[in-house]
Amino acid sequence: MAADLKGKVQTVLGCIDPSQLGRTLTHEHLWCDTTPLGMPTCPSFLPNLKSLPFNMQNLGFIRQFPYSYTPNLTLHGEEQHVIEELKFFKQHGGSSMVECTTLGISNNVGMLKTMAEKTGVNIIAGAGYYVDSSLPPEVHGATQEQLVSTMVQDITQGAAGTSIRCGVIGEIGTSWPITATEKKVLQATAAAQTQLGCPVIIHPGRNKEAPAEVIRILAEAGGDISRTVMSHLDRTIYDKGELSEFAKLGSYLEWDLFGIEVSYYEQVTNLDMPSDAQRIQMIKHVLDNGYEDRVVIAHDVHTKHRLMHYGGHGYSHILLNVVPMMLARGISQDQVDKMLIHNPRNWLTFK
Ligand SMILES: CCC(=O)NCCS(=O)(=O)O
Repeated sequence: MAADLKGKVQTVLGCIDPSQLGRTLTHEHLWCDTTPLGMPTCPSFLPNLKSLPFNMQNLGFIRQFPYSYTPNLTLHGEEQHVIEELKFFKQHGGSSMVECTTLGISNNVGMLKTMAEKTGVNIIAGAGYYVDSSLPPEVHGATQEQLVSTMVQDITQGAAGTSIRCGVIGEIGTSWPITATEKKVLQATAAAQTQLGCPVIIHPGRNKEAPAEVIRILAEAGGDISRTVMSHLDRTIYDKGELSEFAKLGSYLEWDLFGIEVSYYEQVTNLDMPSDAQRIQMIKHVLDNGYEDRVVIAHDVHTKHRLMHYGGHGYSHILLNVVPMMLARGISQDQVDKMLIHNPRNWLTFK
């Protein structure tokens, strides 16, 4: 355990008392590039999206096929717009964000520090590794001990040769089936978490068995499941019974694709992406079953078209639009505060 971190939350500007966090989105990206992941095969009727400008005329195509439009896949160069949106988030009662960009999709702690300084939003940066297909050869070739050492250094000394420290491990990327490199990274994550008492966040593969399999690997390697967030449950577990079974494993449960209101899911075309209303129904189900201390929420903004500048919902959609929907559907203010304030605070505090 890192003595100086115990009882604190570590932001890119240094440690803060957990009570300073306020309303916290637990899974966002402010600076990332998912181009290395490749693109899905898009329908033949589409115009050549690569050559189209990002304008109103093409916004319908881009919203329906966001991953087929290369310029949409990067937030690089958008820092001024992101900074404006962070200020807007703060004006509307937001306070903190976990920035989950890890190695493989262009993490940049220096940029996060600048954004935090210019906006006053607490930004907690993620250490670690994204999915196998995004990773450079040296990660595939590294030993588990080397990966542990790098993640521990990112949290205790500073990331990428800077003195800017990460405050969480993840999002740790996994595919389905989980690859050998991803299993090694998960085992290293559990070992680093044991040393540091730090929070962990996981990106599961797109299969309903994936979250439980990740938890099994982490638990076997000594990880603290009660301090681990399982992301993207929106597009991973669709059945309430299966969700109840997964909740019993003890991780935080995260719905983090709020704002995506297109049911066609380009990444897995035989799965329907739920609407915000359906996300709220699933959350209400777990709240009604006693898991109100386990739910966290976010938007996972990672493409241009979801920024307000490009006609998207932005980082304030949950505060402005989703919370009123939740309250109108029988979720209490106390439960909303748990999802946005108390649960993120408990998760992010080093033990
Ligand atoms: C880098 C952000 C990301 O990949 N988010 C997950 C999207 S999805 O797998 O839920 O479609």
